[in-house]
Amino acid sequence: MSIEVHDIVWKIGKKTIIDGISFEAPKGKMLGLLGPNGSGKTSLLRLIAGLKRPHSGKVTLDAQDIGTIGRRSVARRMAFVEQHATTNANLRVVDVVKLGRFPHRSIFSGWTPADEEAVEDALDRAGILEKRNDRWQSLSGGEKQRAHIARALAQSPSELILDEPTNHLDIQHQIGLMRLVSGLPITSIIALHDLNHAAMFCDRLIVLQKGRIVACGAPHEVLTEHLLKEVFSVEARVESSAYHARPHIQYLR
Ligand SMILES: Nc1ncnc2c1ncn2[C@@H]1O[C@H](COP(=O)(O)OP(=O)(O)OP(=O)(O)O)[C@@H](O)[C@H]1O
Repeated sequence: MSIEVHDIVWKIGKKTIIDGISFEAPKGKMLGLLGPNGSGKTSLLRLIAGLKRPHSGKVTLDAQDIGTIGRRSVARRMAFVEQHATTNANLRVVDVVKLGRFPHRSIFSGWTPADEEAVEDALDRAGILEKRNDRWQSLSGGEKQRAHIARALAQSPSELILDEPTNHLDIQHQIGLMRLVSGLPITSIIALHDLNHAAMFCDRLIVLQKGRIVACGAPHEVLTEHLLKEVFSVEARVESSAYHARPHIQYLR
């Protein structure tokens, strides 16, 4: 296992936001993190990425407490695309993506062909190659989101954490991103609101409610009509898709 979460608790003031969560992210697989607004997905991802420290419990990377690993060492292996990632400087897209190589470089090493290849490959995979020389401020919301994803890919991570990475993307790029991440040979944890996309592409799912895990397992084990009603407060019918054999949710009007 690369990422393990051991009984973590995180509070803001007296309010418990993450309430005793434990799980293992299967190595090389895509783990979907689901839950209603405010259930704690973003908070949990920030704890996993080491940007916040739990009040109790720990997050480990290959059995080492992430709190004891330096930021640069973590960044050499883990990339995090935040939900409201911002880039203020008026850089070109390619310069933003190049920032992803920073953890791999030392003050002595120049820009190498390997760095160049990683950046070009990331721009291509994220579907933003044709915008490589555009100014950051000229991009649309979805293009900025794809450029942030390119920066994360340029980091050549073995663990990729994504917080609602498809929320600004058109349907072609939503499906493209899900296909891309599920096809990468790395461990990924991805917070999503689209339950059908989660069912189609994720290997395993975790559902949060009020800071606790209320379901985890393979998509067909987790996405039941009962759970959709109890956790998401929607009436729905769940069938096995004739096209991809994963659960397909039809919401009732
Ligand atoms: N800085 C903060 N101050 C106060 N409360 C906060 C803060 N950050 C998060 N919370 C609270 O923590 C809870 C979990 O928030 P979080 O953003 O982790 O949920 P989420 O599942 O990612 O939600 P969404 O689906 O809306 O993005 C919410 O009740 C939120 O109001």
